[in-house]
Amino acid sequence: MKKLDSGRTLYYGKGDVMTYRTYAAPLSVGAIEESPFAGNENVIFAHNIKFSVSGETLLASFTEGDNGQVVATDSMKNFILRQSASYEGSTTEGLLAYIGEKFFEKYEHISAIDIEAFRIPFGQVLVRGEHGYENSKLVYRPSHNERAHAKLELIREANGASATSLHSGVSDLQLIKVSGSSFYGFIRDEYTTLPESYDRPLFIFLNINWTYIDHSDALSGESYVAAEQIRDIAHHVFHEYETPSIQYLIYRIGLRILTRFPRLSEVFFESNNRTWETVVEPAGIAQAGVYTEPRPPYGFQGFTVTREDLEEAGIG
Ligand SMILES: O=c1[nH]c(=O)c2[nH]c(=O)[nH]c2[nH]1
Repeated sequence: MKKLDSGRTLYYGKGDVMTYRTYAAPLSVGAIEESPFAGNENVIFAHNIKFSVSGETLLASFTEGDNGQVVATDSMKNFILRQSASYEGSTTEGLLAYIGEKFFEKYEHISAIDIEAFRIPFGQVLVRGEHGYENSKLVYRPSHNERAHAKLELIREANGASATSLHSGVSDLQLIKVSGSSFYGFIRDEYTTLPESYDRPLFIFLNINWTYIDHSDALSGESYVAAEQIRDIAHHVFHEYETPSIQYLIYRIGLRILTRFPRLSEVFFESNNRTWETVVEPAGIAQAGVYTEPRPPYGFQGFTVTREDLEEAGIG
């Protein structure tokens, strides 16, 4: 959130700038044991971008209706789209940094920029080739599963743009584990109606955000942590652990992420509990049951896992 020297918040910008860039540079990442993901050909490198600016010189546009220093948000949209064509890198974070730096170069009275993007994922389709089924390099389909996210806050400094904050993430990861999760031992008092559960079908929605110790590691190359790898770690940890709660599950996912990626300083989770409501209780493990959508309201958790946690857990 951008503030002027006076402490006043001031910003304006454009949201939902849908940017479908084709044939960006391919991304290649170092392998980890929980993920087969090795990179992305980036044939479709598409993002929904939100961009806003701040600066002392913009104050008069609010207080006096003087548009003399206003870059129209329509022009911002055009700027983002045009600059996306000349970006030579392969990551969402790199694209955001590129657009932000170019904007500072062009408009010298702008002193701060917030820029964020959700990647719009497109998956490959299988077609029959000479050696059996293979990925088409021409036909893609949008995916409605989780998507990568990044947010960068830049300020102008004497020698150029400086990143005051950079967060990378994966949003809207939705996972259901049909057996191997429990929830019991919580406070039972006059307000408690929830029965203890020793095996529940645990459905979670997850947003996972991570920060790098050194921002430059997020921009490209072998040091990059891909959202697909974080997703695959979450899959593995959920699969491996008998979880007594979502709280404990996200802590364990966080420890695993920081173990795999020493370049990250911390991981932040937002989770939702979307556990199905039981209609027909199964007779035992791996037996038929019937469930329906949970009734509102829903539960949620927020938690940061740091490298200190890793040391305390004796892993770091
Ligand atoms: O994993 C859970 N954590 C909770 O804190 C909670 N509370 C609740 O009603 N169900 C659950 N599940």
